[in-house]
Amino acid sequence: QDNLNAKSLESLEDVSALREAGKLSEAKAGVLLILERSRIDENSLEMASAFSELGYILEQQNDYMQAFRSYNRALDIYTQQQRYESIAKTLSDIGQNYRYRASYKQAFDYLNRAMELYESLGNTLGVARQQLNVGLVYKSLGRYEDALSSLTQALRVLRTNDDTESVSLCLSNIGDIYRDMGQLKNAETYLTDALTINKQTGSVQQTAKTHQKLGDLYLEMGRFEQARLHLNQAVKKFSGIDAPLDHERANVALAQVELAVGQYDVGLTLLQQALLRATDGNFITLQTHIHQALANAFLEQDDYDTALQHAQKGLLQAREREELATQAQLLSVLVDIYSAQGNYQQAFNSLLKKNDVLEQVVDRDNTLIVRDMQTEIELDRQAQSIELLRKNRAIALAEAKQRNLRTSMVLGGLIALLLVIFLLWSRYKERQLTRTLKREVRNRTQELEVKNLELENAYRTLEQASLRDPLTGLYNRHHLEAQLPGEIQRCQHAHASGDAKQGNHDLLCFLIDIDHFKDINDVYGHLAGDRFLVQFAQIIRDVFRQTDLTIRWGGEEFLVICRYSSRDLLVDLASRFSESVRQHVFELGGKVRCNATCSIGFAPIPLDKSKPFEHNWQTMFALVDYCLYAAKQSGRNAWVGVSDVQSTMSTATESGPLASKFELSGARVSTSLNNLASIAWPENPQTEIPLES
Ligand SMILES: Nc1nc2c(ncn2[C@@H]2O[C@H](COP(=O)(O)OP(=O)(O)OP(=O)(O)O)[C@@H](O)[C@H]2O)c(=O)[nH]1
Repeated sequence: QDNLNAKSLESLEDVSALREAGKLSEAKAGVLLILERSRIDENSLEMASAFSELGYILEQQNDYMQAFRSYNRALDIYTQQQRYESIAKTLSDIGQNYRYRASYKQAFDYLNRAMELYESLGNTLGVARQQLNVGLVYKSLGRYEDALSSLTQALRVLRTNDDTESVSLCLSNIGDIYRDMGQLKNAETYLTDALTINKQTGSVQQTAKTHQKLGDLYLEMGRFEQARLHLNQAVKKFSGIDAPLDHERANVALAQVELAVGQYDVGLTLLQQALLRATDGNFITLQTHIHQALANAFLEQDDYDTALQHAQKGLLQAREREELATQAQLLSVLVDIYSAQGNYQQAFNSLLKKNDVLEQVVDRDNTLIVRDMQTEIELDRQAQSIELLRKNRAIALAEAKQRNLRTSMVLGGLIALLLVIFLLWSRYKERQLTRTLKREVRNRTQELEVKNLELENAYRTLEQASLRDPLTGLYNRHHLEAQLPGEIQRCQHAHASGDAKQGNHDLLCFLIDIDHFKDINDVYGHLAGDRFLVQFAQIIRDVFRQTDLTIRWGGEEFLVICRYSSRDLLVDLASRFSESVRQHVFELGGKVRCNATCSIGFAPIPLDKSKPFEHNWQTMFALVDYCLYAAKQSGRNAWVGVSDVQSTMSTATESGPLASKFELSGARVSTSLNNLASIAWPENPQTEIPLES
């Protein structure tokens, strides 16, 4: 018999699967076939199970009376067969059926009987499910504290037994209660949780119901777009499973959304059509609900009489079913209508009645209890959410691990490839860089060589320019400064070492000054003076050797240092030069010509061959300058000089002023003047010291 039952249940399971999927007509056809077969087979247990299943299907189609009959048939069979588990289950089914039909007293009776039976059988899950059902009845009656108490107890057991479907039912009803209590945010959380579980279990009816509840909630929260979204889902799902009452409920809620967004005509029409269908289908609770909605809508439209009719009808129905919460809501509507009409006495009466009802719903102590319970429920809800999250996370982790492994392998390969490419690329770049660098270095070297050459040339030009007098082309004082110290040292050492005895180791120093040059400038102009100077310089070049240092010392003053010479030539050179100047006809331009003379002072270096280091350059130059000064003072066109100094010998040619002014003893003075006495020695020597030496 067990085998037979298992076999027949298998096919009944197919039927419940169809029902779960919302295919109610197919399920109904299937169950009727099974009923027929079990009747023929006289398989009463299968028949009882089939009656139960038929009850569920009919209920989902909102045909509660037929469902009620079907459950009772099943109950009869189970009682005969003494199948206690099944009896308890069927008592529970009938209890719920009464609840759907708003017969709450009977509902309590049956549910309590079911609970007692489950308790005696030790079936805790069965007990918990009855607590859930009892909670739902309390909720319908507006006894929220009792409802929450039952639902909390149920939720705990259902959760430990993994009865997800009942858990979601619990959560969504707790959500409902919060909504009725005005805690809309809490309600949203519970209903959203319930919807998540519904979607996991795949129950079309439960999913549709939760969508409906969320739609109602969002409507109340004023979030009309979300409300419309959920309600449309609910309508779609309910129409799919052929559940006219639920379908109608969703339609009513959608109509309320239209009203809320100001589409009164559409909303009112939808509500009135729904009221007709609810009356036809004898859906009493829905009728009350629609009356309430219509009363509110007409009140909005200022059609107070019609609003009043609907509110009163609704209130009557709610009173018949002893639905306190609905009564309170309808009394509220009545207060609003009477107030709008100006019928304040009636409004006040309605308000008193409403307060009466509310007092029955919740008293102060109960509020405290409710608050405690809220905390407990919150804990349960969170535990449930955490469990859900944990499961989801475990799945996500496993998937992520697999993904990571694949990604790591691909990444590893990619990195290796990139590394090789990078190595090759950097090698190529390095070579390219070396080549570029070499080329660059070569170019730079060439550039530098050219620059060096240019610099060298520029330097040479500059050197020439800085060492030469631009007008006459003779050297200037800078050249003398560079050359003279070396020359003096060389000849001093030559004399000191005795090399000079072989001859030509003297330096001959001539300081030459043009006589009355100023007059030429004054008479013929400065340009003519320049031409004169150029020609005078040429005479210097002609008379002296190329290797001699020929310096333009000042404006019309010239210094000549003859190197590798002998002092014996001093007089000869001085007179030769004076003569050359005298002989020269100077061309001053524009056929202007003139003759000129010059004055010369001279001396040898060193002055005294036996004491070559005795006199420094400053002394020697001062001496030459003094001689030139003397020549000038003696009437110009003359030369005066010291041709030798022999301090060891006293000589007749020694001149007095030189001995005293320059502390020279044994100086031999020469002059172009008639005799030494003709020399007009200046009082004081000029003080110009030309060089540090
Ligand atoms: N044309 C020209 N004149 C120059 C240049 N350098 C100096 N002088 C002039 O040379 C003249 C030198 O005059 P002074 O120092 O009085 O000498 P001096 O006229 O020769 O008279 P004594 O030397 O006393 O015979 C000045 O008039 C200068 O302006 C030059 O480069 N070109």
